[in-house]
Amino acid sequence: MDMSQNQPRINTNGKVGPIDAAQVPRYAGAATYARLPRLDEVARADVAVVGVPFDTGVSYRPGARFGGNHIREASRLLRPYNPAQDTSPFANLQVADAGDLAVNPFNINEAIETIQAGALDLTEGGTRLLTLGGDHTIALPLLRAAAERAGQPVAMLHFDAHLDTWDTYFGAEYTHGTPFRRAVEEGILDTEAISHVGTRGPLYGKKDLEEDRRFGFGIVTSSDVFRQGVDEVVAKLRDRIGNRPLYISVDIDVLDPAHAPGTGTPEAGGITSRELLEILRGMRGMNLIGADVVEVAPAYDHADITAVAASHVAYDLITLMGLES
Ligand SMILES: N=C(N)NCCCC(=O)O
Ligand SMILES: [Zn+2]
Ligand SMILES: [Zn+2]
Repeated sequence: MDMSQNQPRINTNGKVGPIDAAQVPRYAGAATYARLPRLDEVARADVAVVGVPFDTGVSYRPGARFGGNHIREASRLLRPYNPAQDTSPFANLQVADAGDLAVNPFNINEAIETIQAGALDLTEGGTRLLTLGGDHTIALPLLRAAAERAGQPVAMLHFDAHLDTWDTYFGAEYTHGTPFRRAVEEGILDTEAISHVGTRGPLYGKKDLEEDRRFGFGIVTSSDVFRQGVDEVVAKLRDRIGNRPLYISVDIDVLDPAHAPGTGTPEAGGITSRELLEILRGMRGMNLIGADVVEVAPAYDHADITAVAASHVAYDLITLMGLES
C-alpha cells in the first residue's frame, strides 16, 4: 500500500481528519501530529501544528530540539472524539501538520527571526498555531507574531515550574530562562492579564519574585493548585483573562518529574497531568489565539511518559481553539 497518499481518513464536516486507525494500524507510516494531514495536503488550515526543533537556549540539559517529533510519535494513539469537552476537535476545525521550521542551531538571534517570520507566514489568512518545541526561548518570537496578528498585546497563561522572567545568562538576553521578561519589555503582553501557573522550586533570590510581580505577573504556584484545587484556580485565571486574545505557553516541566521526566530542567513537587488537563479544559470559551508546548527532551524520557502527556496537552489546546463560548 502507498503509505503517503490517499490514506483512509476520518473526514467530518468537510474537514480532512486523521488516518483511520481501524483501517491502517496507528503505528504504521510516517508520523504527523495525531495522524492528521500535512499542511500541503489540505486547501487551508484553521490550525497548523508546527515543530520548532531548537534548543540552543537551554541552561542545563539539552535535547528539546527532538521534542516535536517525539510528541508526534506519541500522538498516534489520540482518537477523534474528546469526551472531556464532548466534541471532536478535528471535525470543528481543519487541523494540519505544517512540519518543522528550519532553524539555525548556531545563531540564536537568527533562529528567533526565522521563528517569528515562520509564525507570521503560517498564520496568514487567519490560521492559528499550535507549536511543538523546542526550548522555551521560542515563545518570544511566537508571542511577537501572535501580538502582531492580534493587533494588540496579548493575555498569556504560562504553565511552567519556572518564571522565565530572568534577565540574562552569561550575558545572553535570549535564552529559555528569559523570554517573558523580553516580552514584557517589548510591550507585546497585556500585563493586566498574564499569569504563571505551576511555579515552584528554588530561585536565585527573592528579587526574582519581586521583579516578576513588577512586570505584572500573577502567580498560581504548584502548591496553590494542590491547596485551592482546580476549580478555584480556573475561576481566578478566567477572571483575569476576560475576553482578551489569549496565548497559552506550556512548558512541560510544569508537570512533576513523575509525569514528565523527559525535560531539561526538572523540579520536584509539580502538578499532575490530570490537573494540567483539567485547568486547560476550564479555559473553554476563552479567545485562544495560539499556544505552544515546549521543553520535551526525549533523551531523558522513559516509556514516552512525557511525550504522551505533551500529545494530550496539545490535543486539549486544539480542542479549546474549536470551542467558541
Ligand atoms: N524554561 C525552562 N524550562 N527552564 C528555565 C531554567 C532557567 C535556569 O536554569 O535557571
Ligand atoms: Zn520550565
Ligand atoms: Zn520555561
